[in-house]
Amino acid sequence: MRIDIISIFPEYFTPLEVSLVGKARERGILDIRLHQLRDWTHDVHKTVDDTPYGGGPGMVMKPEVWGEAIDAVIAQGGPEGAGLPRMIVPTPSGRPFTQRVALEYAREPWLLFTPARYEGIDARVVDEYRSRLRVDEVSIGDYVLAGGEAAVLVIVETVARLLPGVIGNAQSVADDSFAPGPMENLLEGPVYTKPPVWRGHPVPEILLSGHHARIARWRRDQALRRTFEMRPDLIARLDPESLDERDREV
Ligand SMILES: CN1CCN(Cc2ccc(Cn3ccc4ccc(-c5n[nH]c(N)c5C#N)cc43)cc2)CC1
Repeated sequence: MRIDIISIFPEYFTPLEVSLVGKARERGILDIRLHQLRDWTHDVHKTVDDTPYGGGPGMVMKPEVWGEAIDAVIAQGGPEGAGLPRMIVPTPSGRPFTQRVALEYAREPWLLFTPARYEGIDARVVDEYRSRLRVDEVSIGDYVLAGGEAAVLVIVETVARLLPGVIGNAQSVADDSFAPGPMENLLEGPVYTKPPVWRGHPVPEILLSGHHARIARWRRDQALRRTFEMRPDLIARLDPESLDERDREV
């Protein structure tokens, strides 16, 4: 997978050089390229923003600069056969970014991220590229960031761990909370490791029993309880067909 990121803060993406994403890049699973938006300005101050039409607080990012930057990245061409990139625009007014959306993105050969700052990008940029590319305006949550870079970090890491070969244990990804399937809309229950007793706190006996069916049942009970306690909104989304008799007793 090829990922291009255009930003006025390319240094914000240093975390993509380490850990899971960094290793995926070293192994050639991910090709991430960073671009400094200001490289497409033409004034001495490298201006990327201006006052909003219609008044109001803050500044808006100029369409000309973004247009030249996006055109240049597209012109570089992507992976063989990839065609044009899917453009992802983080915004507080976007559609929710979910695990389901991440799974969709993980199947794409080429993603182009355009994280903005200030009050966002002139709306004509999205209008322009919707006529040429698939453009997704997405939000990572109902809170307000100062810009889109943190959202890109979240999205890239979420997508990277879904790519074949990135996570050693593919089953772990398949068992993810929120992944489509039996765990969709269920939170993970508690996890434990050695020692069997720590400061007087024992590991639940069932986990030491070696009885896999009972352990699986206990883990599902814990997931249902945790979901009920922490995210009752998700319980409402559970498909009643996916619940067995025992689930209904939890
Ligand atoms: C007067 N009012 C008029 C409405 N604005 C709304 C507003 C506009 C921009 C910004 C800052 N910002 C700039 C680019 C950018 C991208 C993503 C996100 C973002 N925030 N939260 C998420 N889940 C995000 C994601 N993904 C924030 C961004 C903050 C708030 C406030 C002032």
